[in-house]
Formats: sequence, C-alpha cells, structure tokens
Amino acid sequence: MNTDISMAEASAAPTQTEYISRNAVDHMNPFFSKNHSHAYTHSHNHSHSHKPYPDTHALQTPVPRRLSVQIEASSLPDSSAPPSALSTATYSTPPATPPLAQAPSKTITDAIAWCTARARIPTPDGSEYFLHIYENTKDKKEHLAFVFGDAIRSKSLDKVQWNETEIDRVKRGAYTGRLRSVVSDEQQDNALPAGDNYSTGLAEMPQLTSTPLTPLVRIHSECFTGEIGHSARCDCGEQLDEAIRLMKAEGSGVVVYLRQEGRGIGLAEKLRAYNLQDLGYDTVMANLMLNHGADERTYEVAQAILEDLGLDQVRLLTNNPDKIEQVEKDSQIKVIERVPMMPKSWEAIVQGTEKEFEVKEGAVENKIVRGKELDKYLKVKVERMRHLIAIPSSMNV
Ligand SMILES: Nc1nc2c(ncn2[C@@H]2O[C@H](COP(=O)(O)OP(=O)(O)OP(=O)(O)O)[C@@H](O)[C@H]2O)c(=O)[nH]1
Repeated sequence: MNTDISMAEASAAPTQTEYISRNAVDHMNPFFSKNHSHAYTHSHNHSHSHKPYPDTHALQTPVPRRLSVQIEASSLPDSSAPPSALSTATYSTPPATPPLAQAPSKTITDAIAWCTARARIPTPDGSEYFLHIYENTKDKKEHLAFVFGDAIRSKSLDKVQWNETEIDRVKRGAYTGRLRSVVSDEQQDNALPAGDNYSTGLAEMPQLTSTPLTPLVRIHSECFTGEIGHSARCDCGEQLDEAIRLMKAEGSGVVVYLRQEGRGIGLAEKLRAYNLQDLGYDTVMANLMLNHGADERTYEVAQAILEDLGLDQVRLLTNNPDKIEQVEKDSQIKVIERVPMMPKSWEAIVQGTEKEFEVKEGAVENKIVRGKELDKYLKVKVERMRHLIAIPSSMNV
C-alpha cells in the first residue's frame, strides 16, 4: 500500500465518541491544569456552545516537508477508509471529568492510563524494546512501560485519534513493524519534491510473533539513587537490569516503570530518610520518623497500564507480596506466577561464589551491588516488609 496523505482525507470528520483526542484526554484527566478549570464544571455532554475539540487544528500536526520513511510491515490504517473501520482497538472512551463537587480525591481508585507516545529503543547488545509514555487520571506523572516483543500492543495507542493523519500515527508510534529512513543524505540536502509529496512506502504486514508464555512483568518503582546514582544502599538498579535481561531472553515482557520514587515519598524525603539511616534507623523507621508510611506506593496506574497493554495474566517479577495483592485488587489482573528476584550478592553467597566478585564493599559492578548497607536494607525488607527472600544463613548483618 502506498499512501499519500492529504489534509482532505485526514479531515474526514469522525463522530466524537469514536475517538480519543488529546483534548478529550486532557478533559477527562481530573488533575488537568487549573487554567482549564472549566473541565471540572461542565458536563461534557458537549451540547453547549463550547466546541468539543477546540484545538483540533493543533492536533493536525503540520506535515513534515523533509520526511520520507519506509514502514516495513506496517498495519497503518488506510486513511481514506471510513474512520470507524480504521480502529480495531477495543479501548473504551473514558468517562467524562466529574463535576467540581466530585473533583479529584483519594476516592478515585479506578485509574485510566493511555499511551501518548511509543518509540523503539535499540540496546547495545542488538536487542530492542519499545518505550511507552503514559498519562493517567490519577496523577500528572509520566509513567513508562518498556515493552519487549511485538505481540504486546497498547490499545490506547492503536486507537485512531481525531483528525489524525498517517504521519501523526507514525510520530506517536502507532505502527507495527519497523520504521526505516529511505532518504539518502544527498536527498536530505537537496530541495524537496514539489507539494507535500512525502509518501510513505508501506511494505507487507509482518507476522506478529506470538507470545507462548504468559508475559513476564516487572512493576518497578523509580529509584534515582539506585538506577542512576550507583548507590549501594539498595538493589533497585540491579533489579531493573535483571528484569530487562530476562525479558530480552524471553523475547517478551513488560517493565512498568512507576514514578513513585522512594516508595512514594519522593527523592528529597528519601535523602532525608537516608540521613536518618546513617544515624542507625532502618529504612522503615526512617520513613515513619519523617511522618510517612513505611510504603506509600499505590498500583492503580500499573493496573491501568497493564489493562491498556491487554495483559490480564502475568508472571510478576517481585519479592514483595504487597505488590501482588495490590495489583490483583479490584482488577481482572491475575498474577499466575511470582518470579523471585534474588539479590545477586545474596545469590552468590548461597552458591558460594561471592569471592568471584572482585569488587570492594559497597562497589557496584554492572549494577550488581553488595555491601553491609545493602544487606541491612534487604534484611529489613524481609523482616519488616514481608519480602519473600531467604536471608543467607551464613550472612552476618
Ligand atoms: N523511602 C525509601 N525508599 C527507598 C529506600 N531504598 C529504596 N527505596 C525505594 O524503594 C522502591 C523500591 O521499589 P521496587 O524495587 O519496585 O519494589 P520493592 O518493594 O523493593 O519490591 P520488589 O518487587 O521485590 O523489588 C523505589 O521507589 C526506591 O526509590 C529507602 O531506604 N527509603
């Protein structure tokens, strides 16, 4: 299929309920900017004079004049088809924003999450994953999903949006297969062909690889210090790496990366907690002394992301029973298997191979962490936070 995209085709007006537009999404987000306070006050039946999609033209991203892409094996819909035929997604349009009286509060438990952009991320070993950015109705953070394999798709991403062109879909990542530039450097430097002739070359639809196993899923909470800062106070970086390694090996899986730093208390408070830990308090007590709960995280957004990715049965990589309970709570999601995450340094102790780690105490090598501070942290998680890992009997903390 070779498709030239014209504004006329792109503007074939769909009925309003068939699409999720960026505006509609903003309106349904109860935390939408105060500048848009009308979002709390009108009923969203759109019978008023307010235009339902005031920024429609803002959504119609100008066609890039220098773009030529080849989409290998794409399932991009034919933009000349009737809009209703374009979408095969079953994502239902989320409910309208509640009126002011019911404005955002902790009573909102059913989060809805939708993917706003997706892109292929190649990794040094030659494998790749698709990074998905999510917005949601519960908070204003950009949560992420690392999706391994082609079989797992976001329903909200695939849904056809109001007035969008094929190139809009390509830009936000709503395609299958791979994108490949077909423009040579020389062509890039020369003047473009007349008009908007940037047609895409669409190749054959690929066979999607099916996932034989129930997918591995890791629901991981942000830890700047452990993932970026090489901290040996925790094993968060090591866990993220291990989850990714396992998913690459299986060719399938999802890391839901939640922006709930410091078990939900935020980075600044976590640093304060670390100062208290340096005085001898453990990771739980330090939180309590700062007037926080031991763990303030919630998992509704993770549930919503998994629902959007069509995953209702998962093999969850975790040692934390609370995570399992919360992910299953009030949802269709079933954790059919818990896959433990044994800390690498403890695994080495159990296997008697710790001497092979020629790293000094507290050092991090390939994000494999070891040291007394880590041991103490992990031990507290076992003893006070119900974590399901065995403390090596020979360990002296
Ligand atoms: N408040 C606080 N947070 C910490 C501390 N150490 C690590 N964290 C945070 O704890 C969280 C760990 O997240 P996860 O690894 O997803 O969860 P988990 O509860 O350890 O469960 P697992 O699935 O078994 O790894 C991250 O948000 C870290 O930033 C600490 O000493 N204090």
